[in-house]
Amino acid sequence: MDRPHTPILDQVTYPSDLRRMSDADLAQCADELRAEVISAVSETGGHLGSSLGVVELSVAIHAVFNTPYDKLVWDVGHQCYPHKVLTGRRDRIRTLRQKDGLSGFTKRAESEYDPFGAAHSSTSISAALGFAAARDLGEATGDGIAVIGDGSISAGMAYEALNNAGDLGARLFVILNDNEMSIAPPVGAMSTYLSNLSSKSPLATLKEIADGVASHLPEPLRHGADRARELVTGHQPSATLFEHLGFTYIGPIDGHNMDELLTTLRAAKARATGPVLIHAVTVKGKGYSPAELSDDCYHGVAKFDVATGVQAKSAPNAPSYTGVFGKTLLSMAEQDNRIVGVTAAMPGGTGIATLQKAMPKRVFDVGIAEQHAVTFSAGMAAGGLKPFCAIYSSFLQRGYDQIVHDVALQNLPVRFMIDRAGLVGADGPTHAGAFDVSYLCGLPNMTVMACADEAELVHMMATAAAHDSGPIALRYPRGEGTGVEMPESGEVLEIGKGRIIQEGREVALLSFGAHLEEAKDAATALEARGLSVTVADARFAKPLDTALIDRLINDHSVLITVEQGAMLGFGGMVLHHLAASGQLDGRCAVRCLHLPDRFIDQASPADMYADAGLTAQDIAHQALEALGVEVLTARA
Ligand SMILES: Cc1ncc(C[n+]2csc(CCOP(=O)(O)OP(=O)(O)O)c2C)c(N)n1
Ligand SMILES: CC(=O)[C@@H](O)[C@H](O)COP(=O)(O)O
Ligand SMILES: [Mg+2]
Repeated sequence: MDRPHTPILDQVTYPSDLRRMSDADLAQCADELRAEVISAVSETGGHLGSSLGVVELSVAIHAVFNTPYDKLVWDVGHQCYPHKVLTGRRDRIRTLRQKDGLSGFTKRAESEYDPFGAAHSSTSISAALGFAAARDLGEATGDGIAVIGDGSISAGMAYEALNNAGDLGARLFVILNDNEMSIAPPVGAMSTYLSNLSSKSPLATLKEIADGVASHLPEPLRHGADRARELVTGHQPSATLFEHLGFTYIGPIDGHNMDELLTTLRAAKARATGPVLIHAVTVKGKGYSPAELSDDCYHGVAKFDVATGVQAKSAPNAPSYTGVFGKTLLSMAEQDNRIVGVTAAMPGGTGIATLQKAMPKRVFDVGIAEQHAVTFSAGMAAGGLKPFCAIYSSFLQRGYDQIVHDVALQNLPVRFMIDRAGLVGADGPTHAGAFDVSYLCGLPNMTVMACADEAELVHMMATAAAHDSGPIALRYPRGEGTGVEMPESGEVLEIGKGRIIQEGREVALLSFGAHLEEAKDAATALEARGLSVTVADARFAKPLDTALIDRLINDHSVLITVEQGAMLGFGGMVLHHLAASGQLDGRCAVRCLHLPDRFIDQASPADMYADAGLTAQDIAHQALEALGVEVLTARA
């Protein structure tokens, strides 16, 4: 009878505890760690599939390398839950992605074992090389180790780093975590290359062929076959792409076989004098059948029942902006064959999958390559198509120069569909769509819209489709709409024109985007104090509806603008107009409400907006303060 297992994971607080263990105990530790991650994420939700894919890797890397002196950099960092359990954060792992809890990604401020933060992909090799360069110039730091996925290594930035690392020749460890999945199934020639590389080592394949042929030949010919086999098996496999770039390539190895991992990492650590790429083949969702069997390997899950894998998802109160976008894009594409969709490895998240399923030839998934996605869209626009380039606000930051240099400067009619605009909740500051209005409004030729609800989204998509005179951007938030009545189809809006929602006299609340509901609620609170309030929806940050703004500032004592974005966005545009036209003369008190000049940690979107001072009550208080009304009485 097997002796009852003594729990191993309970003996681990930090990686130094792992380094005292036998290889067998490390393997058991990994099994227990997997169970712990499944249990924790069933309570918190999060990126389960990726984390389960690196359980053995996390144990082996921390057991072999001297972290935190050696710098372990996780690419994206969404797979870091096992790493966090092993590095002194097991007691907080069930606070993951929650207000005042652990970040869902690696974060320098959280632990010395997180030497470099992440969340946007493909940065790990650059960062790890930076640590290696610091070491080689005498800084007190050890090896740089980057763990990067097959999806993330498809991004241009990863090649920039590989190219530089191969040239520098610094001792560096890149562990390619190849689970043949991105969020969706991986795309691109690189993915195909890696699949070939990871399926079998070329030598093994060739040897099998040679053996197979020789065994069927008559004796005299078999000698010739033996000679052929010598040639074949003696044949050096062609160098991999990574070796051509100056790396020592080791692999493919089984990323779940603890012995193989430990042997390989120990040997590489002992012998490496330059950059080494270790190709580990893993399974996304490994060890949890609901994840392994699901289409997306449980990439991002809600809380779930461990026994069944069933996720706790509440019924939506209204359609999601993403869902409305996907359906509307399909219906517009059915009417206009010049409409195409472009996504950077996020067909599901952006909703472009709806068009992709119906018209696969009209959708281009370029992989994690936002820079390419933008300029590719620009080329298609120049070629006469109507590209709807759908990229989350924070990820679009990756393609900013392409927006400036390839789109705006050439005035090409690319339609930027910017989802996850504003605060997104559990993904925290790295994924906050805070800056798109600020970074787009300064660009000549650019038109910038934000929809107040899902019906407005439909109208603004129709407006974008009709806008052939230059680039146009439409931003909308993560999650559900307001439940507003939906139009049969979109009507083309007049560019640069806002709309009055309700007329008043004393206070004007001018909303840009999906904070209109909060503005309406603030108006109700102000009316309860006997004030007369105008509420307007700007619809456009560029070009501004200056006639509307001039009217609001002339007819009211207070003008409050509100937006789900950082300073120098919509409010900045309004203040610039008022200052340039000499209207900031104090007759009307102007206050622009926006996200604060700091990053806001993860929480629910409502809690994050409260932290940002953007609730309906905050808006009302700002108006009262601007009127000189004692806010304390207002709170009573
Ligand atoms: C710049 C950027 N674009 C898109 C994303 C969204 N994203 C997060 S993880 C992921 C797929 C990563 O695939 P891979 O590197 O293979 O890791 P795995 O999830 O398979 O472990 C994507 C597209 C991102 N985090 N950063
Ligand atoms: C890790 C990553 O960057 C993505 O998985 C992101 O978390 C998706 O965000 P949504 O959940 O808003 O689609
Ligand atoms: Mg992958």
